[in-house]
This record gives sequence, C-alpha cells and structure tokens, in this order.
Amino acid sequence: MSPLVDDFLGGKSGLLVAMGPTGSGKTHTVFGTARNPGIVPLTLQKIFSSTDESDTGTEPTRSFCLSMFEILCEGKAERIVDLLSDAADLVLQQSAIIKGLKEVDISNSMDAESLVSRGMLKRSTAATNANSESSRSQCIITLRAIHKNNDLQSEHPLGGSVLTIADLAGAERKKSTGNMGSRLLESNFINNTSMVFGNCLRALLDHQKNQKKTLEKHFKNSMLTRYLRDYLEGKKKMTLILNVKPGDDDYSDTSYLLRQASPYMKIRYTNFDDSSDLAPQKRSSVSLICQENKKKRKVQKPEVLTAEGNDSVDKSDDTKLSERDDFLNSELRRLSRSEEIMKNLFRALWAYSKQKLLESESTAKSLRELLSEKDIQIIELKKELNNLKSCSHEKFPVAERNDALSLGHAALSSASQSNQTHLGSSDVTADDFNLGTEFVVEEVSEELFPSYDCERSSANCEMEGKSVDCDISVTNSVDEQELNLRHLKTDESCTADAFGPECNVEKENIEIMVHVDDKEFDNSESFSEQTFAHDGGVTHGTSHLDYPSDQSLTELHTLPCTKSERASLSPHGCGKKAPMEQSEEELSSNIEVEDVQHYVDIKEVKHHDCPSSSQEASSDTEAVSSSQALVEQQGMGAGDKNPEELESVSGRCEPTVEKTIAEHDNVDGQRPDKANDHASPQKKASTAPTKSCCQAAESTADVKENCPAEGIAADTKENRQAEGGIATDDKKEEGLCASKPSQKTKKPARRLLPMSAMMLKDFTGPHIDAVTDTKRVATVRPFRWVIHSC
Ligand SMILES: Nc1ncnc2c1ncn2[C@@H]1O[C@H](COP(=O)(O)OP(=O)(O)OP(=O)(O)O)[C@@H](O)[C@H]1O
Repeated sequence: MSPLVDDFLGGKSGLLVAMGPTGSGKTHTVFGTARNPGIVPLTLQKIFSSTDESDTGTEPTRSFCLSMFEILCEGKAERIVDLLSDAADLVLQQSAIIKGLKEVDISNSMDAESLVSRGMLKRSTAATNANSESSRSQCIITLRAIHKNNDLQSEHPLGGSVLTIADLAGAERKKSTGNMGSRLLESNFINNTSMVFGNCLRALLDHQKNQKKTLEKHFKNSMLTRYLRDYLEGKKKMTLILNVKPGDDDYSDTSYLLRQASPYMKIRYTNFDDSSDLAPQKRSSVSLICQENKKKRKVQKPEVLTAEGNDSVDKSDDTKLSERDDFLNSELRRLSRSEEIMKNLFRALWAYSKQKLLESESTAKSLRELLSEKDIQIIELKKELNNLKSCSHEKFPVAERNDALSLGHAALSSASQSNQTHLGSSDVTADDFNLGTEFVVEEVSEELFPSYDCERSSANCEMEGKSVDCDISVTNSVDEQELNLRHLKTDESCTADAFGPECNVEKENIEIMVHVDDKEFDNSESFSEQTFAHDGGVTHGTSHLDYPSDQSLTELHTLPCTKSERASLSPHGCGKKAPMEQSEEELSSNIEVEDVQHYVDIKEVKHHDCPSSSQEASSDTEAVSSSQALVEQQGMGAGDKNPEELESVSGRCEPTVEKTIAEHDNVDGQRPDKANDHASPQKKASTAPTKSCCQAAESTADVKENCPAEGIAADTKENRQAEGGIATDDKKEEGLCASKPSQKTKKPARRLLPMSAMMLKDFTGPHIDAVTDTKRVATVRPFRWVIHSC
C-alpha cells in the first residue's frame, strides 16, 4: 500500500483491491479493527502524517476529501449506495464519475477513520454459513487529494489524484454458504462481479502480451468494472491483495485463486497524464500523423541546422520519425498488397459469375424454344382431335342415331323371326327381344360413349330410365347366338333383382301346396279329375288360373327358379325341374299355345312391375285356393266346367292383374285410391275381366311407350286378346279401352308362340306326366318334397 500512497501523494492515482473467497478476511484486511487497523486507517494515518510533516510551518498545499459507497444488487440490477449520506441512488456516468456522490473533506486521520467507521455501519452485510458478517456488496473508498498546484489538478476532473480502496465481496459457493432466496441472488451478483473483474484483468494481460490483440471491453459487464475502467485498462496503477483461508477445506479455493491471479503480476501500467485521450486519435489517423510528421521533419530540419546545441536532440527525433515512417510505409505496402489481392479475387469471382450467368441465359433460351415447339405440337394435336370429333359427329348424327335405334329394333325383329323359323318352338320370347335389343344398345353405347352407364342388372325393370341414355344403336347385323348369350346373362341378372319377391312367392306356394296335398289325400279322385282331365289337349280358352292345381304345381315346380327364368324358359334355367323333364316334349305338342299365352302376358306385366310380384303371387295362390275349394264343393273336374264357371274362374285373374296395375299406378305416382278400389272384394265382383285386361293392356302400352323394346312383349297380350283366347265382350272392351284406342292396334305380331310353347312345357309337363301316370299321388309327392327342401 505504501507505493500507492506515495504515488497518491505525488499526484498519481492508484487502486487497491482486496479479493478472495468469502470469509477469507478481506474486510478485516481493508478496515481492520481498533486494535489491528486495516489498510484504510493505516493509509489515512500515513497520508496525514506525511502531509503534516511536509506542511510543517507552512501553508498546506493540498487538501483531501473522502467518499465511500457500495455497489449492490437489487434483483437483477445494480445500484450504487452512498455510505456517507442518505441521498438517493447514485448514477455512474460515462467518465467514471458518480453523480451525487458525497465527498467529505478530511483534515486528519481521526476524522477520516470515524467517517469510515460510520460508513461501515451502513454497509449491507448478512450472516451466511461461511461468514457471520459476510459482505453483500462491493465497498469502495476514495481519497482525493486536491492539490493547489494547477498542473496536478488536471489529472482528475475534480482535480487532484485519487486513491481508491475496494473491498470486494468474496466469491461464494452455494454449498458452503447455504444461501437461499435473496441471499442466493446476492451470491450470483457477487460471483458475477468477481468473474468480470477477473476477465478484465486477463484481457489486459493478454493485450499487454500481444499488442495486436485488441483489448476486450469486459468492464462493460458490471458497474464496478465500469467505475474502475482506467485501472483495468492499465492506465493507472493498481494493486491486488489476495486473501485466502488457511483451512484444509479451503485448499481448492486457495489454489484456484492463486493460479488465477498469479499471472496478473505481469500486468504493467502506463501512467500517462493525458495520453489516454490522444491515443485513440493517433490510432485512427495513422496516415495523417505520418504526413504531419513528414511536414514537421521538413520544417524542423532547417531549425536543427540553424540551432546550435540541439543537433543531437533533432537527430534522435529524426530517427524516431524515420523509424515510424518506415513502419507506416511497410503497413501501407501491406495494405496495398492486400487490397490488390482482394481486387483480383473479386475480378475472378465476377468473371466466373458472369460466365455462369451467360450459360444460364443460353439454357433458358433453349428451354423457351423447346417449350414453344411443344406448344405448337399441342395446338396441332388439338386440331387433329377437333377434326376427329367433327368426323365422329358427322358419322353419327343424332337423327341417324335415332334411326339406328329403330333399325336396331328392326334388325332384332328380323333376328327374332329368324329365330322363330330356325328354332321352331325354341326359347325366344318377347323379353328376349327386349333384353337383346337393350344389350345391343348398351354395347354400342359403351363403345361409342364409354361414359354412359347402362345398368344391365335391372334391364327389364329399369328400361324406362335407360332408354334415353342408351338410345343409340347401330344397324349392324345381330348375331343370333350372341343374342341368346346375352339373353341368358340378362336372365341371370334379372333373377337377382327379382329374388326378393320370388321368395315371397315361394312361401305362398308352400302354403298352397300343403292345402292341395291335404285335398289330394282326402279327395284324390276329384283332384285328379279337375287337375289332369286334359287328355287329348286342353282346348278351353281360359287363363292359366283355370287350372288351379296346375298353377300351383307349376309354381311349385319352378319354385327355386325366378320369374325371369320362367319367362326365358331356358332348359338350364332351373336345375330343380329335372324330374319333370322326362315327358315335357310329349306334352308340349298337345297343348294349344294360346292357352298359355295369357299366363305369359300376365307374367310379363308382373315382370315389368317387379314390386308387385309378391302380391301377384299371393293373388294367384288365393285364386288357386278358391278355385280348389270351388272344385271340391262342386265335385267337378276341369273338363266339366261350363262357360260361366270358366268365366268365374277366369275372373280370379282380375285381382292379380288389377293389383298389378294398381301397383304400377302407385309406382308412377298416380291415384292410389284407384288401386285400392281395384283391390277391394266388392269391386272384384263387379269388375269385368275385359276391363282388367284392358287396363293391363294400358299398363303394357305405357311400358311400351317408355321402353320400345318392351312394346314387343306388350303386343303379345293384344295379339292374344285379338285371337279370342279369352271370351270377352268386344263392345264392352271398346268402351272401357276407348281412352287408348291407338294402343290396341299396334304390332300384329305373333312372335312369342315358341316361347309360349316352352313355357307350356315348363308348367304343364308335370301334370301331363301325372295324367299319364297311373300312380298320380306318387307323382305329386315329389313336388311336395321339392317344396319342403326349398
Ligand atoms: N487476520 C485475521 N485476524 C483475525 N481475524 C480475522 C483475520 N482475517 C479474518 N478474520 C476474521 O474472520 C472473519 C471473516 O473475515 P472477513 O469478514 O473479513 O472476511 P471477508 O473475506 O470479508 O468475507 P466476505 O467476503 O464474506 O465479506 C471475521 O470475523 C474476521 O474478524
């Protein structure tokens, strides 16, 4: 401390810092006790003792003032507290001057010591596990000497030299101190300040070791180092006191501190009075200084030559100036070389980037050309596509397509006629024409217009909705075999659609069969007579309901089959009629086709009205039951029926047809009450069979309108009526059907005779077989087994 005091008294500023871990005696070293005074009391005593000695008998040439403050943490911030006054927080200015800090003039050591003691009472301390009176702040005491000599006052803005003594808070370990909460924050602040202080010293040492390495400004990181900036930059003298603890447990801390601080002994300070302000200007304007020095040299040289006795001084100055000029010139050459290298580098980069840019432009140009070529190709392709579209429209205009449809129907008609002639009583029916025509249309539509969706599965039932979309046909020749194949496929698909109603029919038929069986076992003679008394051909002109037993047996025989299968009469359509096929061919030739035609027509009507199939079957079975009961009561065979009975029996078909028509009307959204009227028993009794048949014809005509192909099937009913298969009143029929006069005169074709024959084989074969068999009951029982197995 003595060198610092001497410099201080000589007008130079100095700093003393006590540093070390907590509880190592820093405060004790700095302030001491009454018995063992510390550095501060001793310094004060030395200062005033020396002053007294120098000023003995004379007027004092200098005065001293003392200030004391602490830097502590408040949260994450730092603040300065004046320990000698109760003033508000102090502000640290840029020039390391604390604004508002109270300085107390001291004239002797006693007053100064008492003042320091008073300030120590105000310093913030706290008890930790490491120290009962641990310092929680950085305490700084400044002694400023105000010299009455003006030259010395220029060192400090306030005038005079400054001696600074700092008692730093010792670095703390959380484990040793056990600090929590605010104490822990204080520990962080203390440790951070100690770290920054050490970093500043290390940076200063590194800078002094290597002048080219810039001095890092770590002092900005804490208020203490900002205040002590000049000392930490080596501008003023600084002395460190390292306090360590002698305990064995403190060996690591002591070792660490000594290894850390020992290099600081190499720090040298340069005590320039006013050089600190000029140095940055010199560094920033080296070239200007060089030029100025050259000018000075030129100016000074004549003076040196003229001035005697100063030659040696001028020569030494010239040597220094020449050395500096050489240094500056070398620096300039180095800079110019670096500049030239950078210029060449940028030129090379520019040339390379320019070349790449040109290459990219050429590539883009080629790509644009390629794109334009592709565009031209696309335009040409579009033109070709338009030409193709126009050609296709010219080939298949709308009118021609409509004509093609009619021609397709004509072709189908011719094909059907050829089928008739070729196959004789083969399996070509009205439905076959419908389905065949439709599939031709569908196929052509799919070929020409793939987007059209013609559903095949519901070909017959949904013909109305598809006729418009599929109204495109071609007049290509229709292959008969292809027609048959398509016909089979269509039958299968339609079977799937009619599966639900058919199941209901099966149930009804099962009940009927039980009834018939019972009657059979009870009255086998009457049953056989009424059912199978048609030897030599059935000639009566009633509908199939004239043969209630036949009807039931036929239904039973075709029980597993679907309606479409029965309509198509395909020999492979129903695998369960194998037991009946033995005598089919023998019987088919003995039965007139017209008797079966009515049944076919009714089935066709049902076929068009799929939802009514179950009710139709129900009506049929009811008719069968009633017919059976009537036969039993009268004990008459079918062959003995008179025309009235036949008419009454044939009238049982009315509910079937009427219900079908009513349901058809319901489906079309027409008067439901009308359908109910038709279904009521009173209406049944009063309604003539011709009326119902006429209504059925209307329904078929409606179907024919919507579905031209089905019109062929509808025509078969009209043909049948025209041929007199049913005893009808022509006048009454004309009156009832007056609303539809045009529909009665359509299509005088008889194309369905072969199909009728096949149907006849289907549902009359077993009966004939039963007739020819002497054991009729035994023949009937297999049907019963078939029913129960189903
Ligand atoms: N040389 C010494 N002689 C006698 N007692 C000492 C000496 N050094 C330290 N002490 C005692 O040790 C205790 C801690 O000392 P001190 O408070 O000075 O440590 P510190 O380094 O300042 O701690 P902190 O950094 O926590 O303030 C004090 O009670 C002090 O009286």
